[in-house]
Amino acid sequence: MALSGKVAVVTGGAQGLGKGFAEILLKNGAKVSLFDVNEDLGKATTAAFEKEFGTDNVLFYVCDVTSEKQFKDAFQRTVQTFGGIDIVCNNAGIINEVDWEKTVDINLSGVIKGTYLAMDHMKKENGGRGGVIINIASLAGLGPFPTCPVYTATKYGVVGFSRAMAMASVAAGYGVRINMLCPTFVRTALLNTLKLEEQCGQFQKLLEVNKTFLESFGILEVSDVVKAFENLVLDESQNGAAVIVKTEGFHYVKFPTAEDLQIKSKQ
Ligand SMILES: NC(=O)C1=CN([C@@H]2O[C@H](COP(=O)(O)OP(=O)(O)OC[C@H]3O[C@@H](n4cnc5c(N)ncnc54)[C@H](O)[C@@H]3O)[C@@H](O)[C@H]2O)C=CC1
Ligand SMILES: CCCCC/C=C\C=C\C(=O)C/C=C\C/C=C\CCCC(=O)O
Repeated sequence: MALSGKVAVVTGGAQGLGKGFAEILLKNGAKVSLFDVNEDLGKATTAAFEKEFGTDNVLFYVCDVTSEKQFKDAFQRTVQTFGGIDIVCNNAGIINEVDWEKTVDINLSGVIKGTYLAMDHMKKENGGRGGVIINIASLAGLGPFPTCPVYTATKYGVVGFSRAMAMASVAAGYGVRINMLCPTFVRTALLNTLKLEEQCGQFQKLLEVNKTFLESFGILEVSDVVKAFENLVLDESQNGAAVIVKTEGFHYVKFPTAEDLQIKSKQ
C-alpha cells in the first residue's frame, strides 16, 4: 500500500512504539490521528510532529480506549477532518497483573473496540475505502510470559481475534486486511513495569524468570519494531499473518489463511 495521502489512526501514539509508528507513517506522507489517554504527552508529541510534518497532517484526540464514546468520537472527528481512514494501528497497551481487569479492558477489549470502529469506517459495504488494521500483540501472544499471565492472555486474545477477523473480512468482502505485530521486549516506558511492585503483585518475586527471559530474548529498540511495522503496512499480500520481531530481525508467522480453508468472498 503506497502511504502518501493515506489517513492513519494510532492508539497509544503519545510515546513508545505508537509514537514510532506514527512518525514512520508521517515520513511516508500519510496523515496521522493520534489517540491517547495521556493529554500532556499527546499534545507534546503532536506539537513536535506538526513542526516536522506540518499542522495539516497531524491530529490528536484525548481518548481512553476503554471508553466506547471517546473512541467513537475520535474516529468520527478524524473522518470529518481527514475525509476517511485507510490504516488503523491498535497499539495502546499496559502491564498490570494486580488490576488485571484493567489490563484486559485496555489490551484486549480496547483492540476489539478499535477494530470494530475501524471497520465501520473502512469496510467497503459502508462506503469505506478498505485498508489495513495492524493490531499490536507481543511475542507473549504466541508463547507464555510467566510473570505476566493476564498480559499473556490478552495478547493471545489479540492474535486469536485478529486471525478470526482477517478471515471474516475476506468472507464478508470488507476489503480490509488485518495483521498482528509480535515483538519481544522493547526499550520503552513499559519495561519500567519490571520495577513496579504495585503492577506485578505476586509475580514480582519471580525476578529471576524475568532476568532469564530478558537475557534470552534481548531488548529491541523502537526503531527495530518500526522497521517491521513499515514493512507490514506496505506488504498487502499476507492478510491474517503475524510478524515476529526479535533481535535477529523480523519474519512472518503464517497461519492457515481464508483461502487455505476455502472461505469464499461474498463479492
Ligand atoms: N515494550 C515492550 O517490551 C513491548 C510492548 N508491546 C506492546 O506494544 C504496545 C505499546 O507499548 P509500549 O510503547 O512499549 O508502551 P508505552 O507505555 O511506552 O506506551 C503506551 C502508550 O499507550 C497509552 N495508553 C495506555 N493506556 C491507554 C488507554 N486506556 N487508552 C489510550 N491510550 C492508552 C499510554 O498513554 C502510552 O502513550 C502495547 O500494546 C504493548 O503491549 C509488545 C511487545 C513488547
Ligand atoms: C513483570 C513485568 C515485566 C515487564 C516486561 C515489559 C514489557 C514486556 C512486554 C512484552 O510484550 C513481552 C515481550 C516478550 C514476551 C516474552 C516471552 C514470550 C515467550 C514466547 C516464547 O516462548 O516463544
